[in-house]
Amino acid sequence: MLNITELNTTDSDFWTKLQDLLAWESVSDDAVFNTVNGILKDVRKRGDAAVVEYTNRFDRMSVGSMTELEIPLARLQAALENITPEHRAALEQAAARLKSYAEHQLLNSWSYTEADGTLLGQQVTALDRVGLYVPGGKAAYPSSVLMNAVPAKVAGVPELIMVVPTPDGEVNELVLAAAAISNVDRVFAIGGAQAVAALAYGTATVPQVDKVVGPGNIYVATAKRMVYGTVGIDMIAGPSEILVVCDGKTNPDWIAMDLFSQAEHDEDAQSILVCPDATFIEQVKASINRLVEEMPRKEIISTSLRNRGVLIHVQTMDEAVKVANYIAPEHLELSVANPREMATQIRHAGAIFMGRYTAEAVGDYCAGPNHVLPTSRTARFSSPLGVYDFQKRSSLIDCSAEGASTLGKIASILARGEGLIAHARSAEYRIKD
Ligand SMILES: NC(=O)c1ccc[n+]([C@@H]2O[C@H](COP(=O)([O-])OP(=O)(O)OC[C@H]3O[C@@H](n4cnc5c(N)ncnc54)[C@H](O)[C@@H]3O)[C@@H](O)[C@H]2O)c1
Ligand SMILES: N[C@H](CO)Cc1c[nH]c[nH+]1
Ligand SMILES: [Zn+2]
Repeated sequence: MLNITELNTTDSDFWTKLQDLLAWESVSDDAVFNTVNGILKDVRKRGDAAVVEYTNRFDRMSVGSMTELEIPLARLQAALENITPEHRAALEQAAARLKSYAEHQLLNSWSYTEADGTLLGQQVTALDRVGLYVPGGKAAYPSSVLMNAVPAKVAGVPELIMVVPTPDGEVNELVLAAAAISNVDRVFAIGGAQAVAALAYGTATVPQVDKVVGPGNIYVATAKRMVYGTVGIDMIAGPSEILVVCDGKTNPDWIAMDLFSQAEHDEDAQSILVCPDATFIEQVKASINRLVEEMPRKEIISTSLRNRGVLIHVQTMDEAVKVANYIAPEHLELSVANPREMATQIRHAGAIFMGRYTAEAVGDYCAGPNHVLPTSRTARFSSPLGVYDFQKRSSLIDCSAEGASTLGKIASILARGEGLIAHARSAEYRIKD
């Protein structure tokens, strides 16, 4: 019998208990921080040698040099040619759907001209070189190759450097085939904090990138957090999460399996059910206990549900919405009669899956939206990985002589108000007599 935390919004300490279960600190502690900090510093100092050592240690490999960890493009192409036609078709279909969706996100440059001839606008450009983190510790993620690379390509990033751990030296053929389909430029069989560090700081072999994107476990998420500023990052896309809001009228087996679908990623993953019907919560518990026995990843699912899972009894559906908005989950399933109406009340979620027929799992692979999503309540201020993450904006200002004179007068007054006389005089030179 799995012991999953149960909370009721009528409990006097409900919000405190919920906060504790959601906290970043519940999956990360000083030990993780110190380990990652040490790895980042060491890779920065010793480059390839440190990356090789950490890879041998954490991924149980025995390579002698970094060059052994680069996977040649010909090897990716060979994988694409050797996988089954079903696998190839599924990867290509998923890639095509992601591309169609991503094309809607493309930002374009814009400008307008004022009456005196002054032009103002915004010029959008793609990043030069991006690092794609593809997880690979406890499962292989060909889908994450596509999710990272497709929007980058749509944005027009010229150079994509992919990293993926290959524990025990086992390379996943679908991951390589997905990399071939996505036209990534270089692939290194490295993972964890050492891979993030190699991308962020560059080594003799791994080129330094401008931004590191992609999901990963707590070590990867912590490393991305810490290299931010040296490079850009997309978001904190850490251990997976699902929150299911159910009105009690969906098949409880479906809900149990939806909760498992994220719990099976990682012991640190988090699955939450929010429901106003106490009897239904009991039915889902029964389904969980029966179905978990059939799961190949039973141990990971059980640990995740036991340590981080929560079954929340709310009093009303309005309260369910309030709880969901507070949690700001990576994935929110609205398994209710009126999902589209309820979705209008959702303000914080990485992705919203509407209706009893929309399993979160289709979003993980092929619906079209990206599966790289903010976790640990960061959906309050972060968005799904998208084309916009691979683009940046420069402001454009082109003053006409008349515009320079008009704006120069305003700037002069404000600059003198700030006591910045060079600013004032620079603007004043352009004021017409
Ligand atoms: N939020 C998202 O968008 C999203 C999408 C897909 C997957 N995920 C998550 O990505 C994660 C994938 O995790 P994973 O472990 O399978 O692969 P991973 O590639 O993220 O992590 C594996 C690496 O972690 C490092 N590591 C493991 N134990 C360590 C230790 N004790 N000390 C130092 N480093 C250590 C190793 O370097 C190893 O190569 C899961 O948590 C999954 O839920 C999130
Ligand atoms: N659920 C993950 C995002 O949290 C994505 C994924 C990939 N493969 C299966 N699932
Ligand atoms: Zn998943």
